[in-house]
Amino acid sequence: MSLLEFSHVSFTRENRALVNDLSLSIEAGDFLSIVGPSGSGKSTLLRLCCHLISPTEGTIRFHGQDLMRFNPMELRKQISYCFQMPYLFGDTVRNNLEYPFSLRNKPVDPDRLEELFAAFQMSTSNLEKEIQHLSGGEKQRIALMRSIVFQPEILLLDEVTSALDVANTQIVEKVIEALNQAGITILWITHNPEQSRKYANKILTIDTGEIRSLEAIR
Ligand SMILES: Nc1ncnc2c1ncn2[C@@H]1O[C@H](COP(=O)(O)OP(=O)(O)OP(=O)(O)O)[C@@H](O)[C@H]1O
Repeated sequence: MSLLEFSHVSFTRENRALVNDLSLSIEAGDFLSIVGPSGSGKSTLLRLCCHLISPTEGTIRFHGQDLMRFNPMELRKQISYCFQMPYLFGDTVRNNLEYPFSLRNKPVDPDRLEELFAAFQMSTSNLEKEIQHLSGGEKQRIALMRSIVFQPEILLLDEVTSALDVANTQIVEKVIEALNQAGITILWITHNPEQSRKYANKILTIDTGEIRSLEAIR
């Protein structure tokens, strides 16, 4: 059984199919790069994967069960989505990174937070920084940290290095590679051709909401 299975999935808005009759199997441990022109439906596909939106036709199965039947809050603990435009709330970085603990009724684990900052080669002094004072690149990394405080089964990444310099892009790529090596399934939208081939085992190319190719490269 595939981990995530799209079967003839369409998502239509205003008489336009943003995703059109898409069938795709994602296996546990896959690292799938998703590429395609702007507006081709890549983010729409990721939104469907974590039930931010529902298919207008077709079915999506997660562990063989209809994804639409999962409790959305529970689902998003297992399938974590890191947005293209990082959305941070509250006043500080700490508010954001402590949120996943409160969501699970767990005490904050300072060691886990330290581990995350170490992985991203950032100082823990950033915890007290106000959101409004963060750079675009800092926001991207904090949003990514928040989505992996507790490791999800599937991590959905939407151009998560677009605001980063070369050095920080490499750091983030290494973090993501390590997550995949630890067994997390990754779906990563990227516009960078080199990045799309570096770590992925499969490359999905979509255009006008349809699959153009699915290439196994490892
Ligand atoms: N809820 C919606 N209602 C109507 N149109 C939408 C909606 N969501 C997305 N679109 C449109 O659907 C198309 C696909 O959008 P999507 O964000 O999935 O593309 P993308 O491939 O991720 O693009 P980019 O690479 O520029 O981020 C775009 O033309 C977008 O304007």
